Amino acid sequence: MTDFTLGDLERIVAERASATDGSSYTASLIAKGTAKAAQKLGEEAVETVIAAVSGDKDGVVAESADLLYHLLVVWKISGVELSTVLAELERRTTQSGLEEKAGRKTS
Ligand SMILES: N=c1c2ncn([C@@H]3O[C@H](COP(=O)(O)OP(=O)(O)OP(=O)(O)O)[C@@H](O)[C@H]3O)c2ncn1[C@@H]1O[C@H](COP(=O)(O)O)[C@@H](O)[C@H]1O
Repeated sequence: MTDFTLGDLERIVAERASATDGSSYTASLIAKGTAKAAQKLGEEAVETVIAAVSGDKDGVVAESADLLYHLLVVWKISGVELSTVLAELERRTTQSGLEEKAGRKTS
């Protein structure tokens, strides 16, 4: 169990994005531009899929960590915040709840 959250990682990515001393992978990836960061995100997604299909549970954990990190880098480049994505997920939960109730009423 850990207290570490995606919000913590979002803050770290934001801090490291502005590093200029060459010490940050995050800063160097962002400097390469949106297409490179998005390509990395796609690669990590595929590697997660391969690990899952292979039944490699440890691989799914490792590749998922890479996937989430690269997703947060793409969000940073795109100006998207975790809170906005969570709000969209919450909206869908509420929406599906309403649709479910509407479905019950008509049946
Ligand atoms: N979670 C991660 C994380 N996951 C993966 N990676 C890096 O992602 C890179 C992926 O390696 P690859 O061989 O797939 O790709 P590559 O070396 O970029 O080669 P190319 O594909 O570009 O040719 C590795 O260098 C990993 O270190 C990460 N780098 C950073 N973080 C987090 O970001 C924080 C800040 O890191 P820095 O920006 O380096 O200070 C760290 O403390 C971590 O919390």
